[in-house]
Amino acid sequence: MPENPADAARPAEAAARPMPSEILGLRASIDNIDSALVHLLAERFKMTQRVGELKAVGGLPPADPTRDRQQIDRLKAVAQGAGLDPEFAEQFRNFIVSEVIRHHERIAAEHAAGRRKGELPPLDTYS
Ligand SMILES: C=C(O[C@@H]1C=C(C(=O)O)C=C[C@H]1O)C(=O)O
Repeated sequence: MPENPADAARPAEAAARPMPSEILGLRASIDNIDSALVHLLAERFKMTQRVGELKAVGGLPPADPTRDRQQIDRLKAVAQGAGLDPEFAEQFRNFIVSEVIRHHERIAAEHAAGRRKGELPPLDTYS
């Protein structure tokens, strides 16, 4: 079994061909963008974690359909202007938010079970 499953489908002569330097340059930028996306997502999850704690303490439900609708409408317009498929933008947003809701439900359950203190820990976005 090859280390990379994609190699299995690639003919040997294609694998031996040198990679054009432009592709290597593009891949370096793709890697930079992927790193930035991971950092941005990590910061976003820190913010949503805090919202989840505040909601649990305040007795608010994890999901907020009004906010969902506003976010989807706004992001689809942003995607349209940026040349990104708006349906993809909506699905990507939904993928992230479904994970956020899962976190919020867990935080609320822990809070209800008394496994979390009533007081909120200080927000530290750089921890
Ligand atoms: C973070 C919140 O909770 C949920 C998650 C959202 C998000 O990840 O952006 C948006 C709305 C809510 O469904 C919020 O209400 O702001």
